Amino acid sequence: MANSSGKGPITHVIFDMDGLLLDTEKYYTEVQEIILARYNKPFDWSLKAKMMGMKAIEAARVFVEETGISDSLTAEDFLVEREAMLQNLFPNSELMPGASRLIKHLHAKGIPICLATGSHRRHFELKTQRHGELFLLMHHVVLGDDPEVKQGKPSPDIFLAASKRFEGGPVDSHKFLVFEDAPSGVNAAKNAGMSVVMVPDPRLDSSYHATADQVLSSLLDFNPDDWGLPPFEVTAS
Ligand SMILES: O=P(O)(O)OC[C@H](O)CO
Ligand SMILES: [Mg+2]
Repeated sequence: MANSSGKGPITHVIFDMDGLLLDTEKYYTEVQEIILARYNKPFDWSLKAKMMGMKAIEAARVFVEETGISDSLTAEDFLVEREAMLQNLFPNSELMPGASRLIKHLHAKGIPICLATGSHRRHFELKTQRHGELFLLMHHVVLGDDPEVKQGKPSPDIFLAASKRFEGGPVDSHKFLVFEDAPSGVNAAKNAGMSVVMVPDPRLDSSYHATADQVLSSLLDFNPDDWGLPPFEVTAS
């Protein structure tokens, strides 16, 4: 049943990972600042906005081309250099505020949930190694190196692949709610015909908010009833 705001009915939920469930975007920012400093260039949020959410090689191409360093550093060499730093940082990954509460709530209420991340398998394992129990609540996980994900976000490939793998087979796109932090991810969800709640970093230019169906400062602010989803239990104070 749709709620009073006309959104929904939502029956299935897809979560992005980096920057949405896990506070990992800061690691990408940190190492990219270090690499660009060598070329006396700053890494700013206009470039960050174009890269975040993408598959690694796609983001790498944007990085070397947009910064004008592609004659000195190839996208492939950038990835090798970035990787050496990232693999030491990812095992420290922490959950974003409200992520655990929302995943546990939807799972407990029997709402089918899954993960759709541009991260490839090795990075997924490093980032989630401290959060295994929580990620096991996902019905399935679709990663950036999945054979069915031909193109990364903003292509709808990853969300369409995710929508086919629930019990009972494919589900209509309009029954999905996607949670995303990145402009490319919001566009991918809309390209898949899905509704999307955006939880952007406050440093992201607000012009990127317009495509999302709802924009929140934090997952803690999500109200399931806005989407016809089961409400959080009221806890006695
Ligand atoms: O935001 P995600 O989870 O799709 O991850 C994408 C990249 O790995 C990081 O921007
Ligand atoms: Mg993300």
